Amino acid sequence: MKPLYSVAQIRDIETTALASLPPGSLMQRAGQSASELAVKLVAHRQSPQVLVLAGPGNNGGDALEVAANLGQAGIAVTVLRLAGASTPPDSARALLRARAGGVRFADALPADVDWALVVDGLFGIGLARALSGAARALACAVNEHDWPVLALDVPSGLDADTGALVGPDGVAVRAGHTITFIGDKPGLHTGQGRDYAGAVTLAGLGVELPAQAPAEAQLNEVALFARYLHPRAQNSHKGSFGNVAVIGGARGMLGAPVLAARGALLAGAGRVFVATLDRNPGLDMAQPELMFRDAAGYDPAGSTLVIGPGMGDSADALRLLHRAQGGAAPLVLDADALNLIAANPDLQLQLAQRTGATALTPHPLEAARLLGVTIAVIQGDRMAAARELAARLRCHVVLKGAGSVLARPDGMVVINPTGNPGLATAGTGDVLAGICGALLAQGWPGWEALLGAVWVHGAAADRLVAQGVGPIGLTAGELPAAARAVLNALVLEIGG
Ligand SMILES: NC(=O)C1=CN([C@@H]2O[C@H](COP(=O)(O)OP(=O)(O)OC[C@H]3O[C@@H](n4cnc5c(N)ncnc54)[C@H](OP(=O)(O)O)[C@@H]3O)[C@@H](O)[C@H]2O)[C@@H](O)CC1
Ligand SMILES: [K+]
Repeated sequence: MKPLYSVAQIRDIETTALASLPPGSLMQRAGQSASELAVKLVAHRQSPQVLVLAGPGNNGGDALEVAANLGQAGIAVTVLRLAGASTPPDSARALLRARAGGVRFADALPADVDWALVVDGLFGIGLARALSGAARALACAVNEHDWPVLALDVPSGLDADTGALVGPDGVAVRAGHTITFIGDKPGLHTGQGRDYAGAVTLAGLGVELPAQAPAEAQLNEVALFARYLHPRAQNSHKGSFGNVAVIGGARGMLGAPVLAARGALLAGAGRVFVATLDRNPGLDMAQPELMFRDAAGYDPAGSTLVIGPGMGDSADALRLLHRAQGGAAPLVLDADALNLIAANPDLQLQLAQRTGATALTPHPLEAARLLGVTIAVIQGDRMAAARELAARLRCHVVLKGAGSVLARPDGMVVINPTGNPGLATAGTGDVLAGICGALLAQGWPGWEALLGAVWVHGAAADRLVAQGVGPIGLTAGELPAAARAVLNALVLEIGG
């Protein structure tokens, strides 16, 4: 398990640990781990010069420990310190250490130095408000250059709980690496967190994490759904892998259900139907295995349903959605289905009363409509939004976007680490809905199907980017084949 702890939880864990340790030892361990990483990050540079930004609190103390260690190692270090009204005792000790070593202190950002590394120790989990004044100016100056940045604990200015920048007009230090202490934090992995934290390294500092108390969230990983990745039995037939019916495709929107259907087919569904509201095209020449039907009068009995891609908001769409929700078949609700649900309290009530597996796959705008709030509110706390949706509608939810957030009605939250900006293009959400439908049709339980689909979908995009296909110009139509490759590789690795 890869647990993610809230700031409040980290504070509790820290308090317990500090009670049994000599003063300053956690900060020294943090400084030790961070300086080891810093040394690796500058190892390729001749005579590297390192800039250490040290804030007024204990995050600044960590930074001063790093400065002292690097100075002792013979690396040229300059410290720029933003002192506060008072300095906490551990940081005061670290300041003495840094002053005693070969570390230079500057009053302002030295001009014309090409820093091999900037260590950001302005603020960590004690950030209480938006960066302003000198801290804001420093963050902006660092972001304007392409110096490598190592953030200590959390990039300064980022909310470690939510992954949002603190303040309405927030600024944060943009790091390529973040070394985070004691436990990993959700805000480093979702929303703005992925861009600002970069690659995250966890330094546990030898602190024991609570075995019983649940973490705030966890990172998605193959282990969470590995037991459903089995090799196929020789004695199988197409009926062994279930049917998926994709319902959608109003006028001009036929591509959306076709993409979902291709996603479902290449993620292993035995048979895939596409029931369209507009003129039935009869055939997908590129994927002739798909079977087309007219949505009006189509009976999807025996199929897992994916409903919503390109479906529009007509009376027919509403009727089809009402019927789909009324059945017991596993259901993936996407796109226009979500907009219809947002506008119809009856559909919301019907959804909350369903017994079959139900997955909701909103992007932030759809989630905002469902909760009756703005996108800014959703993005301001993505975990809270996903949790609220799952609880209200009693379904499994994935709030899409950088660091997709999956939530269950019981409050469990998982953040997905796979995927990249190549997915920020039309139709990729349809493919995700199709993959999820395929896993449900193959008998995966609802929660694991959503975990698996989101992980595989992101990994498919990562695979394409590694091959030079994207992120620029990656298309949704390229994802199903990549998802197929990812799934088969996983089955070979785990289940084979
Ligand atoms: N305790 C331990 O043993 C360990 C702690 N560890 C490290 O400590 C970090 C937490 O330390 P922390 O609690 O001192 O908070 P920190 O992030 O330094 O900021 C607080 C200071 O900043 C100030 N301030 C806040 N916002 C501001 C703003 N916008 N603009 C200006 N000022 C602002 C605030 O002042 P105030 O709000 O009172 O004005 C206060 O002075 C944690 O992330 C980890 O790195 C590790 O070494 C492991 C062991
Ligand atoms: K920091």
